[in-house]
Amino acid sequence: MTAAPAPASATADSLATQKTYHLDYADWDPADPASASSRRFIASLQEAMVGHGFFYLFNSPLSHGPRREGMYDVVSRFFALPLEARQRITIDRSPHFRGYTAFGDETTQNRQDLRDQVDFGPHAPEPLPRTRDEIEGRAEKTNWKNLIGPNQYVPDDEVPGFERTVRQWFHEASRVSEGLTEAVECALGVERGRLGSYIKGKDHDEGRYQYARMKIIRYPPGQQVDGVQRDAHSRQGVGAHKDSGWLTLLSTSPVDGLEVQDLHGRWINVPYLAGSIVVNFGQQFENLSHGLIQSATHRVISNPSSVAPRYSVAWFSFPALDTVFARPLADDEIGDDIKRHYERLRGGWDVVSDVEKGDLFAKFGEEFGEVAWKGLVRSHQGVVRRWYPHLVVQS
Ligand SMILES: O=C(O)CCC(=O)C(=O)O
Ligand SMILES: [Fe+2]
Repeated sequence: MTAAPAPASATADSLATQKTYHLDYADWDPADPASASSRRFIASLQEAMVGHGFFYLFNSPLSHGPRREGMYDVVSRFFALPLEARQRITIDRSPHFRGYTAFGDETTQNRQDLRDQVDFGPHAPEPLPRTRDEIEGRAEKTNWKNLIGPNQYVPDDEVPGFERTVRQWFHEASRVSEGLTEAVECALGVERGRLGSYIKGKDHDEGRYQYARMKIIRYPPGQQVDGVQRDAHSRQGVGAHKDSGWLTLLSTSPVDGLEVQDLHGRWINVPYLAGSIVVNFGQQFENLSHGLIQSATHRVISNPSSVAPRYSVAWFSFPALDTVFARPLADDEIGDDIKRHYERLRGGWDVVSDVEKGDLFAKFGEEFGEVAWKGLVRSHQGVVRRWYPHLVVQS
């Protein structure tokens, strides 16, 4: 592979002005993929898949209306709570990596992220029963079973509707992710259900290992946040990364900061557009499709002198934890249509990215839970020290 050719012109530096990346979810009808509007949706999706791998989705149930307003009401009330109340649901209390991470406690590419957030997973009232060897860390290959367990919520008298709003968002987002996965199957030209089976998992009747994560996030302005001095030389809200999973559905407040790397490695803005969410492909799509589908490198710039905090709600679907990718999609499983898009846009050269290729690819033949586990262990060393001291990395 050679390097990318020089861009034809200094194109717009914002995804908002690139209409190819504006998709209308109302166009997509999984029951009638051959209709004119479904075909229009699939054609745009194909462009986004082989292009930036990042697109605006209008008219999804998360894009606008009372659900979005209710969520941002909960988000702003939660982050307005005193630190002590937020800390009552600290992620360090949860062996399942669920809960609040304070400002500056998370890292990306070994650098502090200037944000605070709450992590959630699928609702599960109880942790999974595990064997003694699993609990004591001798059964290394099943560490990922620890990812299943209860969430932590603040009570309704502190933030009215906190748990209900998060659970409803989770439910709607799962449906959108399933609908989009069906659209990706059409866009790739693979058999219906071929990719959906990965998110259902082997144990699909019970759905015990189906998996997704959600975060409510704040990027606060100011030199001091919750008594923590901000690194004056850093603007890293979250550092350059590719999401590790399947599909990310990202809702943001109107404050700027999100950026995506285009195919030539230039950073472009992804401002909030009313009535939309942003969707991007996780690394497992890139993995399965041999790089045909682009998992976009993105980051958030945090501005210390911004007048308002930036909020976002990120929902990440994953293959089920017990999913095993036997092999990448074979060339003859993939349709000609998407290959033509690929040749035209990217044929013969490598995408430029600040993230190492294959950073969090699931290994073929291994359960997906292994990768999900690795990603969380890397970001949340506080949880590892408290619950899994035998895994602490000595530096
Ligand atoms: O907050 C955002 O807008 C993006 C967050 C993000 O990319 C992530 O947490 O993976
Ligand atoms: Fe991300």
